[in-house]
Amino acid sequence: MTAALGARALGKRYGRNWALSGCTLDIPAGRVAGLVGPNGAGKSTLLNLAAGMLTPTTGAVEVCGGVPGSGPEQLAKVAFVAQETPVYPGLSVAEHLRLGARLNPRWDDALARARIERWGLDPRRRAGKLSGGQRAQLALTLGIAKRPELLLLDEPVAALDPLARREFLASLMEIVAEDGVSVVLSSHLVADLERVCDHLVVLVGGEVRLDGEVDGILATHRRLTGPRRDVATLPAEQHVVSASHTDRQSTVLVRTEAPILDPQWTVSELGLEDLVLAYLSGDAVRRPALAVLR
Ligand SMILES: Nc1ncnc2c1ncn2[C@@H]1O[C@H](COP(=O)(O)OP(=O)(O)OP(=O)(O)O)[C@@H](O)[C@H]1O
Repeated sequence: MTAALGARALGKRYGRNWALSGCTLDIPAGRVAGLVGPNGAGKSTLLNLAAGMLTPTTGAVEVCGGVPGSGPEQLAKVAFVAQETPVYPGLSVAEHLRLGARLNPRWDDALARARIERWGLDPRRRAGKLSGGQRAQLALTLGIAKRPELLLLDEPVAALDPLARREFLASLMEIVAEDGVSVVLSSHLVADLERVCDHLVVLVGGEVRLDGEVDGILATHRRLTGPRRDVATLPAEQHVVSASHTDRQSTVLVRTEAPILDPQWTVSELGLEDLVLAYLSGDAVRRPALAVLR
């Protein structure tokens, strides 16, 4: 099956700084993929490359089997809602929908109207007079009503209040279930991602630290607690993600396919949030031996 988003040794440099480097990943079609990473990790850069808004410095990126933004057919397949949720300030909400209908061959007007109504957006109101959250709702509506194969959302819920956030994520899930659309969304809110994503990509310092199905990620990570120990003595198949020590005790987060048989360890499962935080911590960043999970 064609990947919804695939990258091979993808890199983007601004001046001397690499915003993204050596990025190789595969997000299969039909998934809701979460893109997570600290500020400046390269999430927006990756999404802009996937949307065809930026061109790679090195490597290649592919979306829905084609080069991003490479022609009208390709453009119709992908919707991108950028982080600042750009809209036309001088146009009303209704005019945005009319523009959407004119520019997009698969435009779903009924869906667009239903969402505007559900969110209580006045069709006559100019977009420039909307609040930040309302503007995000309008931009998200335009993206969804385009009926794309792939929906790229850069921090879509950041400006929404908790109720609107929950409602938006629920409606996104409905659309995914009905339509089979692939979604890649970035967020700092791992709890939200945990609720909706079945695939996760962790970016740190412009590099992919983790790329895989959420179930597989959860199944292969364990927290080990036991008497203080040098992590260099752990078996080779236990990849250390992070470790912390007190005088007498060590807590180590490992990724491993194999069962953990050492009786000195108390082994526990961990939730996605703890796992992601361990990857984001400086400790994980400093470990060059850490292989990307695929
Ligand atoms: N137009 C630009 N010119 C120069 N540097 C840039 C530009 N855009 C991004 N960068 C740099 O590239 C790196 C990655 O930025 P990017 O916006 O992709 O990160 P991000 O993960 O989306 O961050 P955030 O969570 O803060 O939105 C950062 O170091 C940023 O300063």
